[in-house]
Amino acid sequence: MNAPHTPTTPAQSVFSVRDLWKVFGPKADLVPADPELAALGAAELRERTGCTAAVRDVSFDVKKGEVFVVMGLSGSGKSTLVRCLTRLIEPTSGTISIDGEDVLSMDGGRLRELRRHRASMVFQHFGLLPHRTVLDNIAYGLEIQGVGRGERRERAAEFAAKVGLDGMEQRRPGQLSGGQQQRVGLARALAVDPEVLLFDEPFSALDPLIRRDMQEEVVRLHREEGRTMVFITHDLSEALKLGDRIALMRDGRIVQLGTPEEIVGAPADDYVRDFVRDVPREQVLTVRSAMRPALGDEHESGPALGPGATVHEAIEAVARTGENARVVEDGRCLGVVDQAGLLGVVAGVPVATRKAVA
Ligand SMILES: Nc1ncnc2c1ncn2[C@@H]1O[C@H](COP(=O)(O)OP(=O)(O)OP(=O)(O)O)[C@@H](O)[C@H]1O
Repeated sequence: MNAPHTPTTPAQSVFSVRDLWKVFGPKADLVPADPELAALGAAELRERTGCTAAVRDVSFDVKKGEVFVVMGLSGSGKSTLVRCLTRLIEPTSGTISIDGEDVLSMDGGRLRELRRHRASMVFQHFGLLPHRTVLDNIAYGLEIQGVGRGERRERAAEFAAKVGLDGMEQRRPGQLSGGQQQRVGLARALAVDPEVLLFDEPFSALDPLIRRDMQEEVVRLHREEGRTMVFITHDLSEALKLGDRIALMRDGRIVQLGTPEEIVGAPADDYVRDFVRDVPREQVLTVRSAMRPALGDEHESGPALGPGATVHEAIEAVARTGENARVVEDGRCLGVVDQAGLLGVVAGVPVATRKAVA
């Protein structure tokens, strides 16, 4: 998410994934181990072996407190990858750890504990129990954990309020809109207080306005609680809005892993460039990408912006005042943004080829 959150230094990993493969099909485990098979494209691999490599040699860390978005087109391997994290799907090879603990060697009990307490999943189809009230649905995860009735109702009420369901506690899911049902699913996942929330395209079935509400809800919850989240989406604008970092997947591989600004400002290849072509760059890129050193007494005048301000905000400030804007951090002027720099960002002209303005 683009909003600031409590930094964790040094960056601590919650999930750590290395060389992960998930291959579906006969003798799947032979594929990652055989360099020739591992190098085959999807169609050839299927033809030669009958296998599909849904996740191919993927490595990444999910850091404590971040929103980590897994994005890609349909079939790129997002759901398979995220399901491997808690072994809802068994990986074919590679390693996964949570807080340093090896997930692949966990026994049944430990795995249940992982899924119930440490990494809960919020599904697109939220799996609400139709005959239970909103409150009892929210309390359900706590019930499974063995939390006593009084405490779980109290906690459920607290989370119902937190996600904006006050006054609806006694309704049944059938008496709620899609967005409200999704809030129940979210409250249920939050109530068990997991270390990580895993979202599998939770909002893709919602209409656009409700979807925006729910995205804002996630941003707010993240800002307030700083909870680690892994969020699957095939929607680029959702990824850019929510992600601190985005892993962009194609054919089972991560083709780029970076902040929204890195992905939009420095696409790793033509595929990514094409993917982000229509993004309004000025709303994603920050003034750092438009900045040049201050000359003469420029550091003394003009509107001041923080280094996290977007180019869009800088355009507003420059247009309003008619002056170049200063980028200021802790009272120090880091540089200046002028009209040419701002236009250069909007037009996608690389810094090196921009002409300075006198
Ligand atoms: N159980 C399975 N058996 C065989 N192939 C599978 C299985 N599950 C997924 N696949 C294949 O693995 C690839 C990745 O699927 P996955 O569902 O992870 O993609 P996705 O990016 O989440 O797609 P979507 O956005 O459509 O949900 C696809 O080619 C899919 O057909």
